[in-house]
Amino acid sequence: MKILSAAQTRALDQATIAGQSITSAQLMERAAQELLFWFYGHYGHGRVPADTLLLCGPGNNGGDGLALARLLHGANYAVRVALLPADSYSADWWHNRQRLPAAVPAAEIGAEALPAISADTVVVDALFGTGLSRPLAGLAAAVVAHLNAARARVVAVDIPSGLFADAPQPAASTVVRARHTVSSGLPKLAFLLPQNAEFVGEWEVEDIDLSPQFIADTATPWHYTNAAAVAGQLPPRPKFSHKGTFGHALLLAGSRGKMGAAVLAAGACLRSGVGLLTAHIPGCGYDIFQISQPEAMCLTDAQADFISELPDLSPYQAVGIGPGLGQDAASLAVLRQLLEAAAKPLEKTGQSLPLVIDADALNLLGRHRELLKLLPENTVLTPHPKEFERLTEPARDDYHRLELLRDFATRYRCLVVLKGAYTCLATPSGELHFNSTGNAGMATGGSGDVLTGVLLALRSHAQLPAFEAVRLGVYAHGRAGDLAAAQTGQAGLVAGDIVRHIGPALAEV
Ligand SMILES: NC(=O)C1=CN([C@@H]2O[C@H](COP(=O)(O)OP(=O)(O)OC[C@H]3O[C@@H](n4cnc5c(N)ncnc54)[C@H](OP(=O)(O)O)[C@@H]3O)[C@@H](O)[C@H]2O)[C@@H](O)CC1
Ligand SMILES: Nc1ncnc2c1ncn2[C@@H]1O[C@H](COP(=O)(O)OP(=O)(O)O)[C@@H](O)[C@H]1O
Ligand SMILES: [K+]
Repeated sequence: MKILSAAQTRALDQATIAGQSITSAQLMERAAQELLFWFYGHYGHGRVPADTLLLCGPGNNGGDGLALARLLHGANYAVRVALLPADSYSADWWHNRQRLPAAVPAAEIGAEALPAISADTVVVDALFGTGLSRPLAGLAAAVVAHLNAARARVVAVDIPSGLFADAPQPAASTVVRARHTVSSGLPKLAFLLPQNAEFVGEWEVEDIDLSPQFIADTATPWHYTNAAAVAGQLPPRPKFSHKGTFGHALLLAGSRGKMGAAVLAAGACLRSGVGLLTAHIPGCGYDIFQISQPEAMCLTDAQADFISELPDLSPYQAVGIGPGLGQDAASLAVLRQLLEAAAKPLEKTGQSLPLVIDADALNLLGRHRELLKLLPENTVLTPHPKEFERLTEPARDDYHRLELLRDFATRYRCLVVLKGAYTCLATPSGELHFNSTGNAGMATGGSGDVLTGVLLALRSHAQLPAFEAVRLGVYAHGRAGDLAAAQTGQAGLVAGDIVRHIGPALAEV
């Protein structure tokens, strides 16, 4: 699914109106209908809130609010409307103002006449949407501050008022803190950034049948990976396939005290359809590894506590390095040798050996940035924000971090998986794909090691192109976390639960 800018979103509305020969008021009615359905779904018939207040601004966001007020009134909700005064109002605002039944109390907001809001009021925030042109000030800022102070249940229409859809927020700007955001058409970039979580709350997108042609024709670097984006991408396992069909992966992982990382990554790799897996581990991990992962083969290093040797790479279709690796100088030398060896094109494919680089291998790269130029094309790097910072520089805010991410992926022609709640995959061509699956239960040690294993398996798969493999792996990893959390609860989830649910998650896609 594409994510469009605020300007593109307005053009999309216009294209929909022109292409479907409808009026803008009809499109607004669609949006209001979807909002009504959201209320039905959320509150159900018969248990409507005692008091619903609609705060309406002067543009089409306010028009949505006025249309929704009429529909909620028709559905027997007790509604009140508070109107933000302005010099001018949009045409569809007027249309819906005139259609508002006289029985609905509607009052103009003033500095001395702020609407009464209690913690039990359900407030629909329809002050400003994608037409926000500057930070809130004056009466608009006052009413939002009043709303936020009331700690009411706020449902934002399209986007919390005061929040820019696709650009950084000026410091100390006033923004509605919504509990829910119900958006029309496509998700907004702002919803996916950690810095906006306190404003956006739980968000969802309602389908209002916007022009698919316009969306297809509009270029954007931002994408949202939902189920449809990965459906059918895992190649089928042919009837006469054998273990050689699905690739032989090599995992370089583990050190004393961190063998669990190697075990988790190996388990995830095996559960993600790899044909064969060999792990190269330090000597101290032999018993641990062989007992916990009998399906994997195991090579032990000459060193007991960390990895100091690079095995012969000729048997393998992909290599993963990093989980639990430690940062010993000998392991750094192994990483360097691996990068040098992997750069040479493989006889079979003519391409360089696929690599997945994680955890301490990333930290080593960060400390020895001269190695970055050795990264073979389409190498997969899976940093969390701190690891990414070590590879680049501290980000000023989430937008700046996305810029750094794009620059890094294009400069080094690699696939960078910036992990988080909406893990962002950056491609060598500068696209950013935000993942839709996963939950806060996965914020637990070892979840990232599991992701490395999944990606290693999918990069070993000869029929999966690099980008598709990584996008699918990130999606399936999050989905496995969601399936696991449904059983364990988020607090009870451990990384091993994600491993156990990768099979079902991959089967779903
Ligand atoms: N197009 C369609 O058919 C559909 C659109 N839809 C809905 O429309 C919304 C977009 O509507 P919109 O473009 O009218 O902009 P909106 O967000 O209401 O604000 C613009 C008004 O606010 C004003 N203003 C801006 N910033 C301000 C500030 N800081 N402080 C004070 N004033 C400020 C601005 O004034 P100006 O910038 O010109 O001074 C203008 O008057 C979209 O989010 C969705 O909800 C859906 O119904 C689907 C169909
Ligand atoms: N709040 C969250 N929502 C969704 N996914 C999350 C959340 N927190 C963490 N994750 C996922 O869990 C994984 C954590 O990886 P990482 O930070 O490397 O952990 P570790 O180093 O302990 O293995 C990432 O894939 C990340 O996307
Ligand atoms: K709004």
